[in-house]
Amino acid sequence: MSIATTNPATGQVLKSYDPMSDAQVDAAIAQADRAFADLRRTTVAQRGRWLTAAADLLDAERDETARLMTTEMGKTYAAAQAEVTKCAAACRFYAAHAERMLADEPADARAVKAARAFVRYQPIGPVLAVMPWNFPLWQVMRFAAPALMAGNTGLLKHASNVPQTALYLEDLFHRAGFAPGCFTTLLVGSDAVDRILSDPRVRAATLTGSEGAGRSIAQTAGRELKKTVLELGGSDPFVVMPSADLDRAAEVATTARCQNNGQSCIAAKRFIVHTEVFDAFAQRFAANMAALRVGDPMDPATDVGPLASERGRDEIDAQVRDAVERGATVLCGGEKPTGPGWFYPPTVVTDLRPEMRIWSEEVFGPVAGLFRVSSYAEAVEVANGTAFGLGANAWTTDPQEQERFVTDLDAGNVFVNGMTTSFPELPFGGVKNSGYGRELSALGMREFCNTKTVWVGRGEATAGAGAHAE
Ligand SMILES: O=CCCC(=O)O
Repeated sequence: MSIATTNPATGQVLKSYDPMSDAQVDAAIAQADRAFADLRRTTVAQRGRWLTAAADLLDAERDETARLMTTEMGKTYAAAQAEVTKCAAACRFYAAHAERMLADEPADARAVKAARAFVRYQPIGPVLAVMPWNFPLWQVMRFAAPALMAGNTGLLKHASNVPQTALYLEDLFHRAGFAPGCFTTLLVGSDAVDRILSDPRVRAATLTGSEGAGRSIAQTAGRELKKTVLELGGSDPFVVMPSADLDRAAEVATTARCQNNGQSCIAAKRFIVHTEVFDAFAQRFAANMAALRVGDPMDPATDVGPLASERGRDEIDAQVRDAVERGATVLCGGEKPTGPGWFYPPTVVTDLRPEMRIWSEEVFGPVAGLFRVSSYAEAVEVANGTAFGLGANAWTTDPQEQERFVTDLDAGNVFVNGMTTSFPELPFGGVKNSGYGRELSALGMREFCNTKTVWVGRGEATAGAGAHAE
């Protein structure tokens, strides 16, 4: 795939870039390594001031940055503005809390026969971030903000269709005060990733992307013995039980499926509804989906913009056609429009069977699969009957049932009476083929830290676990 900005609303190529040469990449890695040696010696407070400056820039530049993202990948302008604001909030969150997250953690010295014992969190070096186009700013920021606060440097290999957003990010951190090399965008194709991750100066990698990309990174990282955090696909269930508030569930289901034009790893994709309320929910949900306005993502009246690529649209069209050919019923949508741009209407399909692709594959567009179940046990079985385990939603007002769903749903994130969302305050990540490791919160920051055990014997005069430069 060439490195280019192509407007998904028109199909027009607006700007393209030559990939960086191996020599340019090597120079960037060397600079990231040198910058790490300096950054780790700065104080958390200093890094917090730079990250706060990045947040201020994001707020000040919200509208132009949002326009850039909409032009590169088609999300609605309103959604893009919200994404910029969320990134600024994440920067402020880590600027405010990193000191506490990175503070030495005292342990029971007496139990380990020490004068002093504690855990110290220290940065590990340049980290490679391989990031997707669907939240072009946020996916990067949720890695970059904690990584930079911890004293690591970042090397970004962004998706090839969002090069201008990728370059904006490098420029943003630089203008905020981080020295050159602290955060670098590498304009390269995915064929360069193996070589970059094999470089001994690159200490770890984080990837948000497809299962295939995750396996490939994990293979290289395994060979090189490097830490990885992987956030891969999802086929999130959205279970509706008889006690649920159906109007609210149908409203949130519509947002959960069509947010970001249906292209979110944590979008609800499989709607698993108890037979007692199936017809009532299906009618409300299909009506809401059909009422969404599809069109120009810059138009404030638009709910759903184009898909990011022609290939992506062809894929969901093929998944829907496969289901229909095998007997599925379309409640709304289901027809690929003609005309310029990669639009696809919000679609609901039901009467699904295991042999249909939609049953087991991730559907990365505004297409909802509706499943009928007749008991709690069957709901959980269908919800967990996927290779993925990123998010899961359960709608019920019965407190005991809520508790059972929390325990039984096999996912990294369970949301009861709400849709899966990421917050800087909460860990985010998956189980099964959705990946491993956690982003966000203190856990996300510590994924790329050396969790150093410190044991100090009685042979010397010692101070308690205390402040340190990193
Ligand atoms: O695509 C997955 C990430 C979505 C989010 O963090 O809100």
